Amino acid sequence: MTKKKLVIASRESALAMWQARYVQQCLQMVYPDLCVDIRGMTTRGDQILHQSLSKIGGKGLFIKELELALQQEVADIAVHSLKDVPMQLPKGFVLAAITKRANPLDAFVSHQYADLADLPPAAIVGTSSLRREAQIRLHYPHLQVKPLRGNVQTRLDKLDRQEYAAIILAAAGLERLGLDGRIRKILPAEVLLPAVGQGALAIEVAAHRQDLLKLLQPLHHPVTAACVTAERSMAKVLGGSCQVPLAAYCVEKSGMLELRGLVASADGTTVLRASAQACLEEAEQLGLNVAQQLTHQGAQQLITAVLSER
Ligand SMILES: NCc1[nH]cc(CCC(=O)O)c1CC(=O)O
Repeated sequence: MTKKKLVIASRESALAMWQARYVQQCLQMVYPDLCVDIRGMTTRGDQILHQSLSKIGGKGLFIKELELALQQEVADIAVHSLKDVPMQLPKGFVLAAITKRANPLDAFVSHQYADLADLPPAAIVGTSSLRREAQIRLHYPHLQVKPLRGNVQTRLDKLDRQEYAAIILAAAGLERLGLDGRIRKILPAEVLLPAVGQGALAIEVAAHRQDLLKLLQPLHHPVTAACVTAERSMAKVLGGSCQVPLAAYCVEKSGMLELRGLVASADGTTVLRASAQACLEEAEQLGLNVAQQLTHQGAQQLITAVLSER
């Protein structure tokens, strides 16, 4: 009898490959007889590095090629950073499993300085995320924010070439790549509310592959799934994408979910915040609730204004 085989589609960046290997190892732990291969592929998002992501069309760019591989059955599953997965998946695809969340927070990385608060006036902070930019400008209006794109190592190289006094990266990405030694400070959610889904991995399959849902079940982490469901349902209502400064962070505490949401203007002068609690079973509703509060504060107008400026 031939061994059963499963193919993982992954982007080729070091972080994506680490994540694919992580899922490969988890699967092999649960199914020692399963043969799991990784198929690396380049996406349009990886190729276009000179323009800001929010201008070239956002998140979908990083996952389209992988979805094509699933559709053509060149691969069985695709592993993504959940943060890079659009709120609305294209028809015919589902997220079959969400893995246990790693560090969801952002990290401050700098040679000279230990914290955002230590940066002198006009110091240059690198990030291309509107969410990070707006919150930095809110708390530290004396700093300059300059675009910074590329994979994690490229961004660190640019910091090392002294193009920036500091940069902000997701803690999870640095930790996965063994680069946590570069973290000077984990930025608390009060200063920098993280991105929807940050720190969690999503395993995507073609919707007709029902067989895979059961296979992937052991990798699914229900508490993480409830948290990110709340975050994603909030973002979906608000039309969230990386084109608008939007943040959402949900934690579970003694069986209850607590969701905090934020929508801002790019310059950080207007920041709307809302929060609510619900039980795990009502994650979706919790997201709607927080989205509704933000809408009442004028989130839609803010988002429309941000989008029309671009
Ligand atoms: N935008 C790219 C991206 N997508 C996921 C991560 C980090 C890992 C994660 O959030 O799970 C990163 C790098 C970063 O933002 O620093």
